[in-house]
Amino acid sequence: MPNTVASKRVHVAVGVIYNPQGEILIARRHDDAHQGGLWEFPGGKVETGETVCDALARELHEELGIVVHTASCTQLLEIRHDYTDKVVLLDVWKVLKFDGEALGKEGQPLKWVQPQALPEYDFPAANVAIVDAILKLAD
Ligand SMILES: Nc1nc2c([nH]c(=O)n2[C@H]2C[C@H](O)[C@@H](COP(=O)(O)OP(=O)(O)OP(=O)(O)O)O2)c(=O)[nH]1
Ligand SMILES: [Mg+2]
Repeated sequence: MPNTVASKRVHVAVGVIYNPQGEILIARRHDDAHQGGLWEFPGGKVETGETVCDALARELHEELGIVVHTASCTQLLEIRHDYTDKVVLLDVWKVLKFDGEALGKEGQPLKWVQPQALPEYDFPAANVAIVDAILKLAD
């Protein structure tokens, strides 16, 4: 397959997970990952044949050990971003209900933060729009 931009485009299910206190979960990406060392909203690549919602539930179970109530998930926004080495389509969903306690199953540091504190953390460039959307919801 030619090494085209299209061949490198990845569809990513991203969760903005709220706890009952209204805080949002962020995780620090491993240093050796794409956009490593930066904070992210947990999630991962949508696999062939999966809905975005299924992918989100699978990734959040793998990465955090939680069981998402998919009926509580609503789409927040979609962002297409070109990182030059990779083009991503971030499909961002709000997660309001889940079972279990979120743990960094892959050794990643986690933090629950107030929406207003999100601008204090370093995120990948594509996430600026996500943080803006969250802050609008918090207004
Ligand atoms: N999960 C997540 N990915 C993000 C965010 N912002 C952002 O630019 N990305 C990019 C980084 C990666 O190129 C891609 C997501 O890939 P990922 O590393 O989470 O995928 P994955 O969990 O399936 O990981 P892997 O199996 O490939 O290791 O999207 C974000 O807030 N959350
Ligand atoms: Mg991931």
